[in-house]
Amino acid sequence: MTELKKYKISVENLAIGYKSTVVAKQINFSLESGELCAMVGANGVGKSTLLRTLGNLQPNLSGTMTIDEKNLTSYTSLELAQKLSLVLTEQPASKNLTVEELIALGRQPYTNWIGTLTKKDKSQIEESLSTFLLNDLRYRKCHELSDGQLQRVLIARAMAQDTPIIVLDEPTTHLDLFHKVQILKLLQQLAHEKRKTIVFTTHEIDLAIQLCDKILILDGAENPFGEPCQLIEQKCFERLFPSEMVHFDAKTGSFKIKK
Ligand SMILES: Nc1ncnc2c1ncn2[C@@H]1O[C@H](COP(=O)(O)OP(=O)(O)OP(=O)(O)O)[C@@H](O)[C@H]1O
Repeated sequence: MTELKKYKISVENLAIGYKSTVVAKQINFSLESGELCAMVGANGVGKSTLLRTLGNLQPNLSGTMTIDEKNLTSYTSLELAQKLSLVLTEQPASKNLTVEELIALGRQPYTNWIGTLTKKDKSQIEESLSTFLLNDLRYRKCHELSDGQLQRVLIARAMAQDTPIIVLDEPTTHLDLFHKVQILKLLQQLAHEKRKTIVFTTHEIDLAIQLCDKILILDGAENPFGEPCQLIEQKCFERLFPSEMVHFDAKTGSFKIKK
């Protein structure tokens, strides 16, 4: 008898958008614990809208989304905050806090109403600081950090929140190649070593192909999902951009400019 796979998060026939405007439809994917997944696609195709829908910040138009086989919309806010953490690009309100204070905020779903930190909260904060190489920056104000350092702090806060699922909107924007790779490798480590399910949007398709276990391609039509090598074999990346400008080189797993 074959055992049914237990998916951490599963999305079936999902349509997303705003009121009467459908931004994307027929979105299907399922992820297990320990998987790192990128969502890629052209500007405006609906990546951020999908992340906001998964974070329950906006309603879906149709279809189902489940976490641990329970409908995502039937979780209370507190229950969802213990299942899924969301890392969005712009979070200026918290920039006056120190690195340590901002990471401590990740413990909010577990602390009492005055926010007293227990031994477990403190050890989770310490672990997040050291995993994301932030020990030397712990007393620095967040507005004094570089983009790459701030991005590490925001992900460390999600790690402190200690949810099985972490969802991030473009965690590598504004970063140089070294820091893009550093962030993605830290996410990969978090997924593989701590068995987190991590989903992020990105325009770095070549890096995602090298580092991710799964990729969802939002192409405005079939939205293929699978392992990077399967998607390359099925020529799914070729359809992503107009072919007169760029073409996908399956040998190197990257896009080349048409001369
Ligand atoms: N609040 C909103 N109300 C109505 N339409 C919106 C709203 N926010 C975004 N949109 C539209 O939804 C579509 C998808 O936008 P979204 O930001 O999800 O795309 P994206 O794939 O993340 O793009 P990018 O790669 O440029 O970040 C766009 O056409 C956008 O104009």
